[in-house]
Amino acid sequence: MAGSLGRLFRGFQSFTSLPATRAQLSHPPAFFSSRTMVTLPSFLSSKPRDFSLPNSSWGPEMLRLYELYNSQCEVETEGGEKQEGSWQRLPSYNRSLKFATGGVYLSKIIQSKARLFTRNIREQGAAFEYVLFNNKEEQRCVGIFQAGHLLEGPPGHVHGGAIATMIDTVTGTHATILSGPVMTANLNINYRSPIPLGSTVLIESSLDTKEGRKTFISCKVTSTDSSKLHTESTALFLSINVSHLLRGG
Ligand SMILES: CCCCC/C=C\C/C=C\C/C=C\C/C=C\CCCC(=O)SCCNC(=O)CCNC(=O)[C@H](O)C(C)(C)COP(=O)(O)OP(=O)(O)OC[C@H]1O[C@@H](n2cnc3c(N)ncnc32)[C@H](O)[C@@H]1OP(=O)(O)O
Repeated sequence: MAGSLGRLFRGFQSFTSLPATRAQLSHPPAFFSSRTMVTLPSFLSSKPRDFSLPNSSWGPEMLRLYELYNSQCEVETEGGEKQEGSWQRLPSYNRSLKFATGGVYLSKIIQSKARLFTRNIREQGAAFEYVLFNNKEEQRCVGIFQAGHLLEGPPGHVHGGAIATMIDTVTGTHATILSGPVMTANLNINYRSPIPLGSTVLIESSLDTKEGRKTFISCKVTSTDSSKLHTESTALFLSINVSHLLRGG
């Protein structure tokens, strides 16, 4: 099973090198044959829902930024040909592993019910609405995040834990793209100004350095015009062998 998880991560990494047109498909390509040990994760099985596509809860600012980055995923050459742009939209599904046969760590029941933390609320717009774009060349990843009413901390503003979750999600995804399977070892956050509930913010992740198993990343959360700094963060991700997770850490 560890081998299958490793392939899953490699699949995730190779997905980011697919042409933008394919990255925008609502049915992403399957990376593995049906003979792999695990049943394919939902994002590779039939009819997965891609949670990073616009829905009716997205406000004008969320949509504007989505269009801004999405329009840079594919560019037209002077000859009228379409080619891969500088950004790639990363699809997002609500399960990382659908089911694992012979899993030694989690029971099958738990695994079959497991959902990604940020994607487990049915009501659109109620909690984490976000989409991630990756720029491979610049080693940058951007999250566009609209914070729903269930994320309240201080009155009318977003809970610090929800902000930390989004920073971990953007930087963790970025580190996975850069380094393969990783876990967050350290996350430092300075909260500079509160984020109003319902607003849309930009979460920008950039690679600081890679040293052996360590991937150091910096992250900033700002207003969408970048004029207001909400949060600053640094994170350390350690590359892991996926068997680390199967042993229970
Ligand atoms: C997830 C699995 C499966 C499938 C997924 C499928 C698809 C995925 C696709 C995309 C995923 C993308 C994004 C995911 C979205 C969100 C991300 C969420 C991420 C998380 O939410 S993840 C949960 C929270 N996370 C933990 O639950 C970690 C608990 N923890 C441990 O599991 C260990 O602690 C570990 C592995 C971190 C290290 O353990 P270890 O034994 O491998 O390494 P060791 O301790 O030997 O350290 C080696 C060197 O790192 C230095 N070092 C270690 N820790 C340090 C620290 N904190 N600060 C500074 N330096 C540190 C040492 O000082 C030494 O340095 P030196 O070598 O220089 O001496």
